[in-house]
Amino acid sequence: MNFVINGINYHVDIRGNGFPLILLHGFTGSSATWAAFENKWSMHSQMISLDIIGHGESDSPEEISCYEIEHQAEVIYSLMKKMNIGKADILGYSMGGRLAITFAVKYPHMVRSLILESTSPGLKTALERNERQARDFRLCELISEKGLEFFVDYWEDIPLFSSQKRLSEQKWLAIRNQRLRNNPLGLINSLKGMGTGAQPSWWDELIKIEFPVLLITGSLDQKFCQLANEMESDFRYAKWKVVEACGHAIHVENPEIFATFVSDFLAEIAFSKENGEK
Ligand SMILES: C=C(O[C@H]1C=C[C@H](C(=O)CCC(=O)O)[C@@H](C(=O)O)[C@@H]1O)C(=O)O
Repeated sequence: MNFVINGINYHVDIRGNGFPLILLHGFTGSSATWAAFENKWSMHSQMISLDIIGHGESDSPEEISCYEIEHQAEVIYSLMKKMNIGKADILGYSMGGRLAITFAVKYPHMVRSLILESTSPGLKTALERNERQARDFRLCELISEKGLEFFVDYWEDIPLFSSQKRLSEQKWLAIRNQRLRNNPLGLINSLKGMGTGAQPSWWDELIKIEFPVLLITGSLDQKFCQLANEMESDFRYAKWKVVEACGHAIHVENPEIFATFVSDFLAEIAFSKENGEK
């Protein structure tokens, strides 16, 4: 299904019945990330998987401001309004997790729960943000000068994804081919507009979140385990789950455990809502 919001076309994959679950993929990903979970989640959730701007079948506009993370949170707001959805569970992986946190901070009344896989609320200081933007700008130059295939070769080889080298060739190729289906301009503008250094820090906003949060990281992903540990202390109602022997993309490396953690968390939320708990 396609939605036009502010003149930009967004592709949205919608499967299943039940309470709305908005699914937000990572950088170089797409809504296809979540298809594998249809059997597990579509019984209890209406899975609404967005191709985030510059990714998948959504547009890759030239204007960088379209990609700003607060603007993209507003897009999710508009999408929910167009679908007559008042409140949803929001699940985000990595870049999608940063967008999920942004949406939760801007539109808390529209969130029932938040599920965050390997992500962060941004960088705390302007110095960190500037340094990260410079790093991400060099990635943009790599994409524009060397092309998408060269960039994907580089990207899949960064230390953060080293544990993915253990994946079956079929799984590894599926991720690679899905990265290669993206638009180079979309990835460049995504880094410039909504990269980790481009967004505001939401660290001081986490304490204001009043709905349940599930944090999921892989034990091999030390950086994002540290971030999850800190976020667990800052959120009022957060649970942190660590999946052993997994890296950054738990949904790829151990989809069974990931799917079960999400389903169990959502079942708990639904039960507590049905029994009138806040
Ligand atoms: C390399 C770092 O940050 C990048 C890594 C993960 C994020 C992501 O969405 C990757 C998804 C994937 O390729 O599976 C990405 C983001 O949040 O935009 C970060 O740029 C790092 O060390 O922080």
